[in-house]
Order: sequence, then C-alpha cells, then structure tokens
Amino acid sequence: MSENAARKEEIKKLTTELDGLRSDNVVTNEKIEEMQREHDMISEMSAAEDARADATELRKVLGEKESRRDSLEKELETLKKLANIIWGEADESDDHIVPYPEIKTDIHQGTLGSSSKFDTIEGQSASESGTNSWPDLSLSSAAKIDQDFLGSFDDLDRIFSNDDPIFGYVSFENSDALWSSKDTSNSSVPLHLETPNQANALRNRSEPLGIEVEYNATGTTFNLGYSIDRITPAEKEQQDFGQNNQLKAQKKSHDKIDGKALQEFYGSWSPSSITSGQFQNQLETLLEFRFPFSPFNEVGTSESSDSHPKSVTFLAMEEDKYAKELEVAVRVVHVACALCGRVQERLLETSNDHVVSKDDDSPVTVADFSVQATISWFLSEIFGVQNVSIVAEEDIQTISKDESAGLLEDVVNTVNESLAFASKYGLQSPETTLGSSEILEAIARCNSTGGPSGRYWVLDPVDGTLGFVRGDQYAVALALIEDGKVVLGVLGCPNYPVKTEWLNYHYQHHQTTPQSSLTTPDTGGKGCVLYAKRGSGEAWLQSLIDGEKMLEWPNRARLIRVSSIDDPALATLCEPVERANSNHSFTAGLAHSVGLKKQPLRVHSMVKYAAIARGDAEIFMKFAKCSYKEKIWDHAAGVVIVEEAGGVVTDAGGRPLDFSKGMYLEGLDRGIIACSGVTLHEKFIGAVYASWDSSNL
Ligand SMILES: Nc1ncnc2c1ncn2[C@@H]1O[C@H](COP(=O)(O)O)[C@@H](OP(=O)(O)O)[C@H]1O
Ligand SMILES: [Mg+2]
Repeated sequence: MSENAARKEEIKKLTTELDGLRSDNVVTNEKIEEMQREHDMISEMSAAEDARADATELRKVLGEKESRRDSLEKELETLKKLANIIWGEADESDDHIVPYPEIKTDIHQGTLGSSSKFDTIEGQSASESGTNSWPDLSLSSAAKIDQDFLGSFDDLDRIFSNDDPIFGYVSFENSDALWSSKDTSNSSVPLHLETPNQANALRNRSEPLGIEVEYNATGTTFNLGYSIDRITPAEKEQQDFGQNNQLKAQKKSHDKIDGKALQEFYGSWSPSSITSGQFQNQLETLLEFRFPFSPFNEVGTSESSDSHPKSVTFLAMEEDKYAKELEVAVRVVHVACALCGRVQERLLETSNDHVVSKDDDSPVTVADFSVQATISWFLSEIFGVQNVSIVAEEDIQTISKDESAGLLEDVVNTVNESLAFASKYGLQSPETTLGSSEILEAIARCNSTGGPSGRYWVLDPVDGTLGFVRGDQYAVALALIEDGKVVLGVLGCPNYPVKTEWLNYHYQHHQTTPQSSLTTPDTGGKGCVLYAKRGSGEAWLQSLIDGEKMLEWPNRARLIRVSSIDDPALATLCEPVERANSNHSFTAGLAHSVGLKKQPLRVHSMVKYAAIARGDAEIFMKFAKCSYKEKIWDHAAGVVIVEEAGGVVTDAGGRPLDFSKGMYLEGLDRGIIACSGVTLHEKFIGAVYASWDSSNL
C-alpha cells in the first residue's frame, strides 16, 4: 500500500473517530443541559422551599401582629367607651316624664311658641354663658301658676278625698293657727358664696322654718317642736366650731300655723264642700304633704308607745338611741373619705387605671369597692356580723372577673392601707392584713335588699362616681333605716370645703383643682362630713381630719341649718351635672316659672343635699327619665340631713320619699324636690302641677 493510501486510511479513521466524538459531545451537551435543567429545578425547588418557610414565618408574624392590632383596637374601644362614660354626655332623650317641652314658651316673644329655647339655656355652662342668671323670659309663668295651679291639684284632691286617718287627730287652737310660712318670708338674707369664716357662714343661714301643731293622739296633747326659734346672735356664736350639742332646746318654739296663708295656697279647695271628718283628714294629709319629715310618720311610729303617752315618747325621744350607730357611722365615713381622697389623687396623677365599666356601662373604681369593703368590714366587726345588714351599690360580679385581677389586687392594697389608719379615727385595725377572699366577702355581704321592716344600713360607697373620676365632687353616703324610715344619715363630701364656689369646678374643661390648694387656714379643710339623727332637729358638720390630727367625737362639729332665703329671685338651684340623669330643660322651665334668677349650680352626687343642708343653695331638683328607678342609697343619707337641718324633701307630687319598698324609691312621683323651706317648696310643687296642667290643656 502506498504511503498515500495509508494516510487516507488514517484520515478516514480519524474522521470517523471525530464524528463519533462529535456525536458524543452532542449527547454530553444534552446531558449537561439536562443536568443543568435538573440542577435549576432543584435550586428552584429549594428556593421555593425556603420561600415557603419564609412565608410561613411571615404569616406567623402577621398573625401575631393582627391579633395585637385586634387587642389594641379592643383596648382602644374600651378606653373610648370609658372616656365617653366619664366625660361624654348622653343626650337628654324624650323619655323623661316632663311636660314642659309641650308648654311652648317663646322666650323672645313672650307668647306661646317653641320650647327649644330652654335647650339653649342648658347648652350653656355656667362659665360659658357669661351671665349669672336665667334668661329673662318675658312670659310670667309664675303669675300664671298663682292663678292656675291651685284649682288643678288632681292628686291633692285625691288625697283630700281620702277618709282614712293617717296621723290621728290634729287640733288647732284657732283658725289662724294653721300656717306660718310668712314668718320666714321677710327674713331673707343674701346668700354668701364666699365665707371666710365658719361662724359668719352660719349667721347667714339660721332663719327658721316655723311650724308647730298640737297633736292629740292618745288623749294627751303635746307640742311638736318642729320650728326652730329665730336664733339670736349670741346663740349663733355658739354654733361655731368646737361647740357641742348646746342648741337642742332651740327647736321648741311655738309658732302658729297661719290658716289664712294655707287657704291662700289651696285657694280653690273649698272646706265647706266636705265633711268635717274629711276636713280633718285633709289637714293631716296636708301636714304630711308639707312636712314629710314630721315626727308623725317618722318618729312617732317608730317606737311602741303603748305604756306611755306619745308626748312622753317623743319628748324623751331616747337621746341615746342610735348614739353608737351614729358615732360608728361618722367614724367609718371619715375613714372612707380619706381612702377616696388618696385614690382620687392617684387616679388623677396617673391615668384612669382601675376604672372599669360595669355591665350597665357605669364606671366603677377601686374606691367604690374599697369603701364598700372597708365600711362593711368595720360594721361587721363592731356590731357583729349577724347583726349587720347592708344594702349597698356594689356587688362582686365585676371585680371577680378574670380580667379584674389587677383591680382586685389594688382594692386589697387600698383597703389594707386604710385599715392601717383606723386608730386615727378611733377605730381598731385588724390584727393581720385582710386577704382578697375576706375583702370579697365583705363586699358580697352587702346584699340586703331593704324593705319595710327591720334595721339595715344603706351605703353608696362613692356616690357620683363620674364626679370622682373627673376629679370633681362625690360623696360617701351611709344611712341607717329602721322599719322603712331613715333614722341616721352620714354624708362624707371629701371635696366640699367651706368655700362654696368650689362646688362648681369647670369639669367640662377637664380641669381639676389641685387638692392641696383646697386646704387653707380659713376653709377648715378641703372636705367635710355631715350627719343627722332623725327627730333631733339638728344636722352637724365636721371638717375632714388633716395630717396627724385624730378624729374627736362628738366634738369638733358645728350645727348647720338650711338657708333662710325664700325669695326665688335670690335662691340657687342645684341639679345633677349629667343631662342624662335629670332633665335640665324641665328644671329650667320650673325655675323660670317660680322666678329664679341665678344660674343653676350643677354638682355631682349627694353633695347637692349637703349644699341644701349647709345653706349654700336653696333647691335641689332631679327629674330622671321615666325608665330610671331611683335607688335608696342615692338619697337616704341626704334626705334625713336636709330635713333635720330644716329643709323639706318630697317627690314632685309633694309626698315623702318612701324608703320602705326595697332597693328602689318605689312610687316616686316624677322627680325629687328638696328645698330649704316650705315657701320655696310649695312654689316648686305648684309649678310642677301647673306645668302638667298646661301640658294637658
Ligand atoms: N339615667 C339616670 N338617671 C338618673 N340617675 C341616674 C342615672 N344613671 C345613674 N344615676 C344615678 O345618679 C347618681 C349620680 O347622681 P348625680 O347625677 O346627681 O351626680 C349615680 O350614682 P353613682 O355615681 O353612685 O352610681 C346613679 O345612682
Ligand atoms: Mg350613687
């Protein structure tokens, strides 16, 4: 074979090999690509795996964030609700039982027209209005009432046609001896809002309410000393701080009831049209109507007097009856006031921690539970748990909830802190601190529902909780009821100093007066405790105890009397701050028709009763919605204090409040009217009736 042929052969072989290699290369490349694809797929899958893991993690975080957001939203909602409860004002809805809106008084024209003008009055706060008076309504409703209402007291007619003797027999010495409201009419003294010294404050408030009738119940005639003699300057001096029960005898005056004035008042009622028996019954009823605090129904019936003439029973009146109860009640209310003062300060310094809303959307605080637990514990310790029955506002439902654990802890600490101060108030602390179960038990023990018989305490631990959380007025109210009658009342008013103008903080601007600024040498402390015993004809005031001082009993109290002002133009009306709690339009209408000129004083809580008893205001009215039932703990203590200080408290129909029907003031006619004296009282009752009659025309 030639060299060329061998080379050709080799080239051919190499070419074949090359082709083989090329084809291998293609396969390899395909394999590589395939492997690459596989690799990519694996990477993607792993990335996806990672992504999935990330996504799961993110979802978890998101879930946590969402649930945090939900709980924050919920918290915000609760806070908003609470803030609204505390600072908001529910609109006055139409279900108040009041006819005034239909009266259509046009304040500009002086003719009948729209009633909405009254709403413009109430829309203004005392500070906003820039005036110190009711608007000058040109229609004289007052005059209208004088003519109209006498003939249209349907309820009185109903009372007058009742033959049942209520009080036994009333005999009058002569026909002039029926009524003495005039006695007080020319003794009006301007109200001093700023009273630098307590003795002066008293001098302006001591004009009497005069009535005395002879009551012949068991054949023995005796005098009922419900009139307080005009107090001489020397006697007034005795009422200063530090004076004790020296003025008791002063209630034994012998003013006569002026029959002429009585007939003027009930002008349309004709005595000749009824039998003499009816006449007698009407007079008896009238006495109840005008003097619901009369011993006829309050004191005279509370004691069995079979073996004694009633006169003896009444005059002896067991000076010491309820003495221990009164002393203990005053001491524990002092403890409670100090407790509340500390809690309120903490509350205002920090936030509304431990203010919670109850199931009925009303606020309740650590103070409400702590006061109830403290007072319940003291009463049980002192009188024996088996002898103590308490009707009180709080139960353990709210505080026993899981979410209230912090609140309960705070209550336990607050109660123990207060009990540690017991000796300052002449009371004994427990040997060891109380645990949560003992405290819950003390709160839960206040589960009496009241009623017509037996003895029970009535407690509103913090009345005016809204005022309390706003840094404003509130009261601790403790009363003792026996057989349906309030026999003792103690009202602690921790933010009610002698200076009356502090009553009306500008709560609407969320301003609070620093507690420390309320205590100055001439105010005698920033707060006070008022108390009265039924039938004593006396109501007393003590300053709260400052610093290291100890509570002295029975000293360091001064006698208080209602204001002597009976001229509506000089009188001050007190009413609830919350429009939801009382119809401001209606009270504005009544006030206008009676002739009030001053702006109403809007005050939280039973401090309003205290203001009447102290003579700082002359009228307190509350007209709640018809769906609302007044509770006994919101009135019991205040009513007896006002009455013993010389005032009159009835429902809007002129009847005494009935505390014998359980937790509620059952049978309450429309609203509550408390006045410093009969003259104003009868005018307001008359105005209510006139308003009803007008609305039914
Ligand atoms: N709708 C309503 N109408 C009338 N009174 C009401 C009311 N809701 C609550 N109250 C009562 O009014 C009291 C406060 O009175 P005032 O409005 O005169 O300050 C409250 O006392 P507490 O604060 O102890 O619950 C409560 O008992
Ligand atoms: Mg209350």
